[in-house]
Amino acid sequence: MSIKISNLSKKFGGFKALSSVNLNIKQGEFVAIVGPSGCGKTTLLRLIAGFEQPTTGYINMQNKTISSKNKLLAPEQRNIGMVFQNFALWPHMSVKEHILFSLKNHNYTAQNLKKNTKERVEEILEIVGLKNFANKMPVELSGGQKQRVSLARAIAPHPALLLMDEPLSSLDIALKMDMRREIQTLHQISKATIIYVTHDQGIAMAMADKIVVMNEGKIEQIGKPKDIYTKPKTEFVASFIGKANLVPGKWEKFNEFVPQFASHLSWINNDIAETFHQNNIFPVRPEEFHIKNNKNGIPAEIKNVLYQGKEIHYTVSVFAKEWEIHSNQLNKYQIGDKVSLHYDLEHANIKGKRIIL
Ligand SMILES: Nc1ncnc2c1ncn2[C@@H]1O[C@H](COP(=O)(O)OP(=O)(O)OP(=O)(O)O)[C@@H](O)[C@H]1O
Repeated sequence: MSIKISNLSKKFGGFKALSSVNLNIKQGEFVAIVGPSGCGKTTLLRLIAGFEQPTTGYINMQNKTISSKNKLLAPEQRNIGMVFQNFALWPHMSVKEHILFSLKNHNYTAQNLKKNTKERVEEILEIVGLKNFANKMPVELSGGQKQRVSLARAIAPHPALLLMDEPLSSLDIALKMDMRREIQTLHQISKATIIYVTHDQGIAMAMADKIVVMNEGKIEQIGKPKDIYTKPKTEFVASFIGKANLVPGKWEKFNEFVPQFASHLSWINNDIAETFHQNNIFPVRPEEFHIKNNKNGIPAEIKNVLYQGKEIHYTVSVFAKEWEIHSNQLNKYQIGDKVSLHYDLEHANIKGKRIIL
């Protein structure tokens, strides 16, 4: 299913939860919507589902307007499946009955699935790993199992659009990885369009064709995961996705940046968005900084050390600001160590000579 969202806004009383959202989603695309709590992700999803009506703008599905100020097609009239954060299971139905109910009552279930409900229920139970729980009631299930029932119910009728709101949030890490693979496989097999709301940027990066980054009811950036990560367009996107450190300084000619705390250095990067040039900021990813014992880089002090197995995460303070650095260097620094920070693509001018560090 293809979707076009145009100039969409939503007000709750005097509060504007969404402002002028524009988004095009192609048939079969996997789109992740990420952003901090309260930025409007769920509101956008509820508008797409048909639970809320827009204040301005419209939503088209397959080139037909299904939501606007004057029109609202009911959720059951849209060919969608939904997985909610809070599962929304029916307490009086077993696992199997949830799947069956959805197969029988979804307006768009294909005839071949309706005719063979028994096989379809078995198939879905297998996919979500609940074969041994078919006759259990919701009260007898763990949070993760309930979430899988919610997923099973949504995918059983094979909807053209799957809306998922934090569908993996209550699973443990191993199950999360399993279900992540299942959803990816499901996406490949079903060719359904998926809109997936999450706080978890790791999941968004790994699964989505396209990421939509939201902040305060607006879209900050839309792009492929790699582009969002390597070419953030705003300071918000740089800090939210991949926790970039926003280094102040001065952009000189030829895309050279001189950091404020080490004016003998210059960093060259042709791929930094215009906003950063205008604001004289250079975003440096935690893994792009290297900590050294010399005095040639940006002076810093180690404030915190977190061992993460093959990486060490340092918090360092630089002239009262705190930055994050991820290092796989073997030499470990201790809290209180005075160190020097270097960026990947760095040159230094020492006594008029330009050297590469
Ligand atoms: N029915 C409502 N009435 C009034 N305000 C609402 C309503 N629904 C949402 N809001 C407000 O709109 C804003 C966006 O909420 P929304 O649930 O879309 O955020 P979110 O990005 O999904 O957050 P989270 O990640 O915490 O679930 C919030 O400030 C919320 O309080």
